Amino acid sequence: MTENGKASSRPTVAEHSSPAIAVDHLVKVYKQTRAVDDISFSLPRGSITGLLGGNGAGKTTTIAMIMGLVLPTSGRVQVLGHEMPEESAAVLGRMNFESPYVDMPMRLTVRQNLTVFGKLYAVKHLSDRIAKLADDLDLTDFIDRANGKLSAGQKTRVALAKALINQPELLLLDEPTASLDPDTADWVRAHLMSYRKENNATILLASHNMLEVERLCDRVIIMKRGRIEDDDTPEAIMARYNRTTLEEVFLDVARGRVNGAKEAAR
Ligand SMILES: Nc1ncnc2c1ncn2[C@@H]1O[C@H](COP(=O)(O)OP(=O)(O)OP(=O)(O)O)[C@@H](O)[C@H]1O
Repeated sequence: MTENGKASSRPTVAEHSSPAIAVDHLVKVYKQTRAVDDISFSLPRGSITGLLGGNGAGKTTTIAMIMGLVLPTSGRVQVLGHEMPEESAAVLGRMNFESPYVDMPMRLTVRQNLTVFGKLYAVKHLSDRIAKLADDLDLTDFIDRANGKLSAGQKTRVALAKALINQPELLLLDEPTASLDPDTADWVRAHLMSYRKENNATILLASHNMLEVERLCDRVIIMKRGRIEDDDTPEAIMARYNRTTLEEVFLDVARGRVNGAKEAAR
């Protein structure tokens, strides 16, 4: 347990110098579907990476394997220097996940939900941590309301508070600003950026919001049919496709215009 309330043991020196995530020739096959088809990447500590791709590209399966929830068919995943899923006990307390598509218990209030998750992570000074998150994420007005009685946007903010409860070193986000109005979405992005800066946290986010990825991420991995189509900074990718927005690049990739766009750029 660390002094700042993190539910984790102190990382060793070797572990600390390893990437936050290292994925090596990762494959996941479901009966006839190659959901993830031989992907490799390595994310340095403190980076924010966007995982892009159309429906069914393999983003969620990749994230689930990084969390140790889905077993790879072959290949390796290392998180914070530990093999997943074999050494997951060493890292699960130091990472967290948020998806607006995974509901928290509806009858519990926001405070009760955050208390349950905080206890699961053995967070020290839990009521202070919840008060800070409520303040940071503007939950105070509805902290004692049942989760099932919140708007979609309020639920998304609660889900983010749950994801930050253990002050994770690694944050995996699936559509972190889904259902938020543009003003609140912008505010959540600013919060994520300052969280990353203050904690040197690593963030991997799957998103369909290209503007969000352009604004937040220093690196973008584009997936299509389980494979990595491109992996670079947003600026380099846009330049390579001769496009001024990631949205246009996304459409090129989705519609198979990759070569055309690249050739047009020559
Ligand atoms: N449990 C499962 N059993 C069988 N097939 C699965 C399972 N989970 C995912 N798939 C298939 O694997 C492929 C990748 O799915 P995945 O959910 O990883 O995509 P995604 O990029 O997250 O898509 P979306 O943007 O729609 O959430 C899809 O063809 C999907 O149908």
